[in-house]
Amino acid sequence: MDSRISKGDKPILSVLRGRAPKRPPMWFMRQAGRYLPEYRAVRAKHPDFVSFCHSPEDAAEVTLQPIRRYGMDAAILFADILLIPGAMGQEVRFVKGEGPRLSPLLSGELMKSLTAEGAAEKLSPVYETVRRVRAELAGDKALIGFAGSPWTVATYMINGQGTKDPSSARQLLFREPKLVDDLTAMLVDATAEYLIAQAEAGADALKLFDSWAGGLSEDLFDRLCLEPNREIARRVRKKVDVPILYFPKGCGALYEKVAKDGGFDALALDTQTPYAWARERLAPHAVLQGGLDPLLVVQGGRPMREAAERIVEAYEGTPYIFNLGHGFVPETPPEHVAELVKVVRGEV
Ligand SMILES: Cc1c2[nH]c(c1CCC(=O)O)Cc1[nH]c(c(CCC(=O)O)c1C)Cc1[nH]c(c(CCC(=O)O)c1C)Cc1[nH]c(c(C)c1CCC(=O)O)C2
Repeated sequence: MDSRISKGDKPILSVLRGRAPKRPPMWFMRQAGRYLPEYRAVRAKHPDFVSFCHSPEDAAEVTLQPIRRYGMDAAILFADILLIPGAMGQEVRFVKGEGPRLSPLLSGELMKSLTAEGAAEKLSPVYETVRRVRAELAGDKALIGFAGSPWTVATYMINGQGTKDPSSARQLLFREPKLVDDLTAMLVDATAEYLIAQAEAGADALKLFDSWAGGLSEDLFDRLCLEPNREIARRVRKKVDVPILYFPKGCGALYEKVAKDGGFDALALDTQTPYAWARERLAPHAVLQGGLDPLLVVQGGRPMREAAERIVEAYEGTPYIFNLGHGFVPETPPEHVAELVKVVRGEV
């Protein structure tokens, strides 16, 4: 069955197939999250963030909340990139106000306790969330499934928590390259299966988040980011017909190589990527998405409106999906999001 025929009337899917409407369709990274009071109310029922992600009823509810409030063109599945290490056998916790904590993976010994086999099956509650969201979502809205990219997930697995600079993962890579390559291979296996299962449950598009793709030399970027993600995309495409977006945040000039590689249907852009450069060098090769500084939405008002309008104008006539350069932060006033949606639609 060609799912692209039955799902043909979703504006985001039509852009992902290469059409350029007059105003871009939109969704936002972290559109389901702490800036919304209705999210915080559901979140309060779950002392543990991981079990929240494994609760289909509540996860589906928070996935749908931003669509009900603002009517953007896509929902993003409520889950987390760190569910995969948990399913592979690593302990993952989220500490309130601090973020994720994992038992750091600093030796081959610890690697032995991990396995990709059966990891995707352990995440069956996530597929149930996808089914529930798809059943409730209007026919013109897309549901975006996602996973973390192997290198980004590996940085958390190795370091045991988030950092401003994932240097411990790079150090481990130089000290024990085989260990990092083996971990990457394991993550490719688990992630490809996980994304296939999301698509089979009803996700219309899939996104790979590579939040730590920046700061790598070109050869390391190829080995840790481009190759493994391309391999995931290849495996997914063999099984399901859904567009795949890749977000190699902070990769600078290497965006051009990723776009020309052709392994992905769309590329998500960070805040620093120049619009004119992206339009000239990337748009001929891939559909583009993103770019607005999420902190401008904290500010709101004229600076936000002008920046959003500039982006819409910059990509006019090319297949482009409006989004941020990174996710909404918890301080974002919900009414600024409402105004941003109107600006992108050309209503203010
Ligand atoms: C690196 C990363 C993670 N998770 C994710 C990334 C890649 C994108 C990025 O760079 O932000 C991706 C992610 N995390 C979440 C989603 C789904 C919902 C959405 O985007 O709207 C998605 C797509 C929910 C979440 N994931 C998390 C929250 C907040 C947790 C809470 O409600 O207490 C949400 C809504 C927690 C999380 N999850 C992660 C961290 C570092 C943290 C703590 C920092 C923080 O709290 O923002 C790992």
